[in-house]
Amino acid sequence: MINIQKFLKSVPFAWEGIITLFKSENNAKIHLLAVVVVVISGFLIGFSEAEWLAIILTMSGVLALEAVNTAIEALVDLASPAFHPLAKKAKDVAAGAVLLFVFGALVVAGIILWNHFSYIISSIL
Ligand SMILES: Nc1ncnc2c1ncn2[C@@H]1O[C@H](COP(=O)(O)OP(=O)(O)OP(=O)(O)O)[C@@H](O)[C@H]1O
Repeated sequence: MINIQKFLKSVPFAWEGIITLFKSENNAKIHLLAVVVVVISGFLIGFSEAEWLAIILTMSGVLALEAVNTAIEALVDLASPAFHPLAKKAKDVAAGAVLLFVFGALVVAGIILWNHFSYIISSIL
């Protein structure tokens, strides 16, 4: 049986997690700034519907992975405050997951921006 009340009760906690992420994590602030810049560029350049879909999916993916990485960091710090090779592995691999997705997001944004700028340049020349 689906419990809607339980779901609705969990939403404020999830929102609290999002606020904590952007208040405490420097990388999350940088990613949020990048999202704001891309969204403003999108309105100025005039992204197509398909481009917005790709951008929204990749940007939300980066932010969501950053949130998972922050949660893993907190758990590792709780479980292993002292140095441990497995703690290092967990933190480094979680950070690597964010980096992998950021590379993908940069390629997506690069292709979209290149298409628009090459069109603008070719229409000027
Ligand atoms: N308990 C630990 N045991 C082993 N290595 C650790 C441990 N804590 C951190 N490290 C290593 O140091 C690196 C940096 O960790 P640190 O905690 O300073 O920053 P972070 O976890 O990346 O998070 P933050 O965003 O808060 O800076 C990790 O990626 C990992 O390689």
